[in-house]
Amino acid sequence: MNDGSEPLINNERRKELDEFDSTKLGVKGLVDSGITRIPRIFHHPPESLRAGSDQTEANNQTELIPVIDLSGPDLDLVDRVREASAKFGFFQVVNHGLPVSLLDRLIAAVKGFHELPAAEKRRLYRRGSSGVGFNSNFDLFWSKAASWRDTLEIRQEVLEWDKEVKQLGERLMGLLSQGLGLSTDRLKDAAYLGRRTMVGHYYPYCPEPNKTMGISSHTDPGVLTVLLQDQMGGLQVKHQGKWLDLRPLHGALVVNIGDMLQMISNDEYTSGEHRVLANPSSNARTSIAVFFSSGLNENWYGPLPELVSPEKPALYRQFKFSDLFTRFLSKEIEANTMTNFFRL
Ligand SMILES: O=C(O)CCC(=O)C(=O)O
Ligand SMILES: [Fe+2]
Repeated sequence: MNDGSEPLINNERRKELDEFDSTKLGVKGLVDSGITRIPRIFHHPPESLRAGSDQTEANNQTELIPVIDLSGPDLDLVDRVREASAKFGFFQVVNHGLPVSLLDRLIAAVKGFHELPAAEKRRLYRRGSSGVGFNSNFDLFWSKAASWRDTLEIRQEVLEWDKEVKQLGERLMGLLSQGLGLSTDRLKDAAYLGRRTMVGHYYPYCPEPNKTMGISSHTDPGVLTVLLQDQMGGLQVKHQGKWLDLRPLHGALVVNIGDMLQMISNDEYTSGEHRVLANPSSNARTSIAVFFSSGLNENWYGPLPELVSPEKPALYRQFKFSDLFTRFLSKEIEANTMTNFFRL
């Protein structure tokens, strides 16, 4: 693969993308093959790299992004959640009701999946469809006879996590709703949290971390994201032009506001811009994100009428979730794609 410094012309790039995709082993496969330089298709433009125009704040500034103890009194919580969501669009929560042991097991399960032997993983590689594990005859090696059946398996950790994270998401929406002076259920009903998508990211060691990113700067398009990260670090949040580290805190969950909630709240809440640096460590980084969004494609959404007044007119036009989703699928991941598009 080309790793010079000239930009790749389109069909060359396409060929290298196909070549990479057909290995069916992802970037982990490249690392395992012992490469010391990353293929050109992974090179990001200078301005979007860690050493780009944006300043990265020193580590002692990380405390700026609030850690909120959800066992505290609801009145305080509403204030703290509102403040963090308005200012950063990001906060961490502890004492959130999800057992820390479940979080640890989930990280281990997702990491374990990404670290399956190459041959096994290659079989599971596919785009655009879900699934955590796939096998034929779980009892193949001890049943009297094998049966004519294949099975998709979603592991225990994932199921438990999904149930608990749904409850947490609804609780947070209640607090966010109260933070806007609305009834507990108003926001949840308006945004209709009908769709949850879970992703399990794996950021292996990168031999040239200054040339690429783990995930480039973006805002999440949906309503709300709950993220579980391991202890490796690398997630950064932008605030007033500076990148702040979102320092891992064992047992905590990261919460961030998505574009859709920024629009529904008429900019009372901010969808926080964030990125993950390419991992320079020999230990891989693992994270799990659950994106909450609307499940109702044909409903109209827009700033809630209660939040619109002559002093603060609607900042966004009405949109359908299907418009937002189509746009999301057709665009490169970037910051404020939706808010800029629907802004009046
Ligand atoms: O891995 C992370 O910490 C963040 C991932 C992320 O921002 C995303 O999937 O939208
Ligand atoms: Fe994100």
